[in-house]
Amino acid sequence: MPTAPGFPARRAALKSLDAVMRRGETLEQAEAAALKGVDGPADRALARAIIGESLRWLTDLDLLIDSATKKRLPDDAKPRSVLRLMLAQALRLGTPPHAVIATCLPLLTGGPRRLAHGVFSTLMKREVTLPDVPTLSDAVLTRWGNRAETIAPGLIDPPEVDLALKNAEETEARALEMGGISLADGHIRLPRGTPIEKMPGFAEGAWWVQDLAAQLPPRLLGNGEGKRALDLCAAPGGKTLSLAARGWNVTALDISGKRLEMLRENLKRTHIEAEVVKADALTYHPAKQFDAILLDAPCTATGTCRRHPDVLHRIGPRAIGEMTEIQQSLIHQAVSWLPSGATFVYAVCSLEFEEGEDQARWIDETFDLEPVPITAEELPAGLQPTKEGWLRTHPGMLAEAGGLDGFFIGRWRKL
Ligand SMILES: C[S@@+](CC[C@H](N)C(=O)[O-])C[C@H]1O[C@@H](n2cnc3c(N)ncnc32)[C@H](O)[C@@H]1O
Repeated sequence: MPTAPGFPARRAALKSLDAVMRRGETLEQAEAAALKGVDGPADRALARAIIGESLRWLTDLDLLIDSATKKRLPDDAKPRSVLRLMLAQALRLGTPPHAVIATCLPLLTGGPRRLAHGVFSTLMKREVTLPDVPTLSDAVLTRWGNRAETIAPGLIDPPEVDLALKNAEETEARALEMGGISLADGHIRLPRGTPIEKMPGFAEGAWWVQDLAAQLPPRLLGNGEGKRALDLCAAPGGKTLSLAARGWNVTALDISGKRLEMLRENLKRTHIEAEVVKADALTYHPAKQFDAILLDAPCTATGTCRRHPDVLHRIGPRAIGEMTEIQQSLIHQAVSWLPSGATFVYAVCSLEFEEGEDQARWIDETFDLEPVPITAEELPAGLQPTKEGWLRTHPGMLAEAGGLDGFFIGRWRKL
């Protein structure tokens, strides 16, 4: 077994890429398993960077590989996977070609090793480069339509780090203290790679990490003033924290014990209180009535493609179809629990029309709910609601400030 420094990081990157591309695992699951054999934070960060860049630029890396092979390598061929990792390092991470060869070719043996060596050397001699913006796969281009062209530049690099403040009045002072920028009250953006746990306010629980887009659904319920909100599908709890910090008396419900553990830890660190319920929303019967229900529904999460570029390759019509069915069952439940006059917010971190706009139209047609249009005044500067009064965000928006995740949000009131 090769022991060259840096080899374990490459082996872990290959394992992760395989788990995502061949077994359809999420990047999170794949990395958790693959990184077990990698010691030290620097090597783990390197493995993550290699896999992230490979997935973000996969279509372009494959085009380069295909331009240098006589017979097209099958999508799941090991030499293709290794070449993707090699090119991502040389063309995105600035790793010198000799270091790439020394650490990656040992991932292969025999003929495949010679083949990968030949293809990589040919491409390096040609001094190939990547385009300015990652090319999206045909499947994604078809699904995202007109949006794709503006989303793609948002995928060039991983995103910066967004914080949500417990006390919005501290925004200016904390942004100054941490050297960040603020795009909304209670929001701070820090450069990528900031050592979060060392930032002032972390230990005392003055803020939590949450993308700007994910901060918006709870904001659209306004201030709670002690009223009751059900955060349906709540874990790991970013929106529970936001709601409670805005004065809502929150019940946070989720089916996943493991994710609820994270929610409990988040409540503890931030000294925020909420009732925590572990239950399947599809069979749950609430014992009390709520003034508002926020359904941050399970979804394909394609809106998080900057952080989780695996979704660009893993998600297809089947996953989207399965999710839309689950979302409709959850919406049915949530709406059945709403008393007259209560507010309902439906949110998904998905860029798919089926999980967002189409679901909102279905809600309009199916339930005794009146739309409560989202207004520009409620949103961070630079964001606009759609003509229907929904909010659609994607990574190409607020581009000069570093973009934001893709979310769809709609709001209604029970008649
Ligand atoms: C998009 S995530 C929620 C993120 C969370 N709102 C936050 O801001 O941190 C969707 C959640 O739905 C939960 N979930 C999926 N099916 C569920 C069900 N039938 N009942 C309750 N929770 C469910 C998952 O465990 C997952 O935590």
